[in-house]
Amino acid sequence: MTEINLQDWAGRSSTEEDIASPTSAARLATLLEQDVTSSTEPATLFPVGHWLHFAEDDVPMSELGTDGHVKLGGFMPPVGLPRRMWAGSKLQFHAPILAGQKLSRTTTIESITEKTGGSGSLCFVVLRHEVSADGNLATTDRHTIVYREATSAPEGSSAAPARADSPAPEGWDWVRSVRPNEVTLFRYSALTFNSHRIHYDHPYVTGVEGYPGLVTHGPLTATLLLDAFMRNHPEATVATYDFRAKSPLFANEQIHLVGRSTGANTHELEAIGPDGQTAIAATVTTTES
Ligand SMILES: C/C(=C\C(=O)SCCNC(=O)CCNC(=O)[C@H](O)C(C)(C)COP(=O)(O)OP(=O)(O)OC[C@H]1O[C@@H](n2cnc3c(N)ncnc32)[C@H](O)[C@@H]1OP(=O)(O)O)C(=O)O
Repeated sequence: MTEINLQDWAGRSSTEEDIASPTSAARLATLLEQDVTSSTEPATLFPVGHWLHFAEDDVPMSELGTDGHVKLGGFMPPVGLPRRMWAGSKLQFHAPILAGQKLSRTTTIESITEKTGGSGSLCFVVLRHEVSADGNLATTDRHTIVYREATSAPEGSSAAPARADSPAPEGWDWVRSVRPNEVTLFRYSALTFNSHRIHYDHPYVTGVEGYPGLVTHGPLTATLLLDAFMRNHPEATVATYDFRAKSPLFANEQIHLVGRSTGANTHELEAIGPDGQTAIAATVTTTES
């Protein structure tokens, strides 16, 4: 039998087309509870608005795996670890995307790295996405996906309620507290056509993947964090956004979104969950201060 070499998948590339959707842009604004004024100008997508496009799970049901994502072994390497998570992203915003523009995204598998972490075997797959709008490079997104080993013992009780709130942290320039619930998670899954069961299937996420509740999407938390930054810096143009997902958050948990300036155009942000634990650590750079 031929042994599979995951490195054979490195360097593979695929290009998808889409149209920047005004409906998706408006729905994200609704999800973020933004105060949107009507305008005759084409709407500018939120900086990470490309996440609402090129739906990765837009395939027939027969092509989905147990977790609801596309089965591995096609474009994505057949990593033998079943629990997928969003580990982080490094984003560069070259130009805004306007609703109605023709989008093209070229995705290249940049690296596949197996590691052992405190929680067991891990495999990190880095995807480099280059998104163009009407032929011009708009966003570069280096997205890290992590696959974790199966769990025999649940990481928390399936009956566990949301973890207790923590007081708002001190020492930051601004704090915005949010509490995504099942409806928020459903809306984000629908908006992105992400069919990963960990975000909506309670028996699956607790019984199979061993988490104590529905997992809040990493990109949703990262979007809420960037939105909180932009509310506090309405004059700023975001040039880069790097974040690492350090620990999971679950539906109904309070999240403190915080930020502080670390230089003229650099800012440190965090999404802090119960017990004061950092769920996402991020850096934003801007072209205006
Ligand atoms: C959408 C969507 C899915 C989701 O949204 S899932 C929800 C969002 N994601 C998360 O909640 C992930 C939160 N992170 C974790 O749970 C842990 O960080 C993780 C990934 C399980 C790793 O924890 P470990 O304790 O096992 O790992 P260590 O801290 O011991 O680190 C071991 C090595 O791995 C490197 N590493 C750890 N985390 C990351 C990361 N986020 N990004 C990149 N690299 C990471 C760490 O640096 C260590 O490397 P060394 O070279 O130093 O050994 C959807 O599926 O679509």
